[in-house]
Amino acid sequence: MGSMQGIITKQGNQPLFTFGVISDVQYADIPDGKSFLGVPRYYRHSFNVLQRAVQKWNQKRPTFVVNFGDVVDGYCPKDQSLTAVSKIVDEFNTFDGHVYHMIGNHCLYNLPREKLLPMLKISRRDNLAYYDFSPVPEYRFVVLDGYDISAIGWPKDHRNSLDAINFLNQKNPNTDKNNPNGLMGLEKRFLMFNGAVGKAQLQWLDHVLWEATKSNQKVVVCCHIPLDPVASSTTALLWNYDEVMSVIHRYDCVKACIAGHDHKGGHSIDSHGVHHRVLEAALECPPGTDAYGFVDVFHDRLELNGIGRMKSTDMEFFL
Ligand SMILES: Nc1ccn([C@@H]2O[C@H](COP(=O)(O)O)[C@@H](O)[C@H]2O)c(=O)n1
Ligand SMILES: O=P(O)(O)OC[C@H](O)CO
Repeated sequence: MGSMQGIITKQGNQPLFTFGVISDVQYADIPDGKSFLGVPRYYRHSFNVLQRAVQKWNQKRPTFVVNFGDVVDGYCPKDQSLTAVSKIVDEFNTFDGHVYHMIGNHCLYNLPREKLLPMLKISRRDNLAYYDFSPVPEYRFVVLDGYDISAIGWPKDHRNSLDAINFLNQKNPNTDKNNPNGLMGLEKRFLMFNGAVGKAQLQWLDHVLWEATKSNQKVVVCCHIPLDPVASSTTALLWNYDEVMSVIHRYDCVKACIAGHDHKGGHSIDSHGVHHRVLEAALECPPGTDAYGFVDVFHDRLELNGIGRMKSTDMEFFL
């Protein structure tokens, strides 16, 4: 009986599916360096982290992988951008399954959208980079484009670029628009390395969540830029995280929002019971260490099994 119970419990603990995660590889063929605030960055070693991640994913065979953006670093010499992005994408392609990519600021420092998106197999009209997919009927994944309204990645005369520059000029008085000096509290997010989800994307999100609710689906929202001030440094937040969250909070279907960008990582549960998990960066792994993971998906929770510097997190659903 004891062993019967054991078997029953174990079967009940089988995930519906598992997906792999990694963020901020920020590869470049340049010597180790530091962030502006002095945190070490290992630009070449991050490729080894990705290699080990793919190796483990191929052993354990998650259903798919999500890459949370910033595949190459802004310091990558620009005549090497294409080679560096190709090298990373080729490595992801050795995973024996589908890899869902999203764009980050560092990707856009290297290549314009029209070059980058086909390489990342993000194919939408007008170089837009948001999409959704449903790996099983019970779940839907939404991938947001946090650099929809952005001063990076669009041609200089593009409406979204002009709107972003105008917005930054209003919100950030510093000459270096990445400098948060003088900004107070949540205003510190108004930096050029962040961006916003535009109006059309917000309407699309609302529609996807309405459909998911109608179909009784649970939703996981993925975005390079974090959406919750408790899970993330203020300087790394999406400009209009509040607008995005108010769309998300209209419905009960979103169970977790997962992001990258704020390299130290974080976790919070917001006022509506939505989990926010910011993933630790591959770039900041000292040689020989790792940061990637496997997320087991159940009816009532997500379990992130982190490898190395990526912390494990149980995300139980409230509703
Ligand atoms: N406190 C800060 C942080 C950053 N900056 C500016 O942002 C650029 C990128 O920062 P990283 O953390 O990615 O190195 C940096 O070069 C600075 O221009 C800042 O001014 N103050
Ligand atoms: O995208 P990065 O590497 O410039 O870093 C962004 C910071 O993590 C925001 O705090």
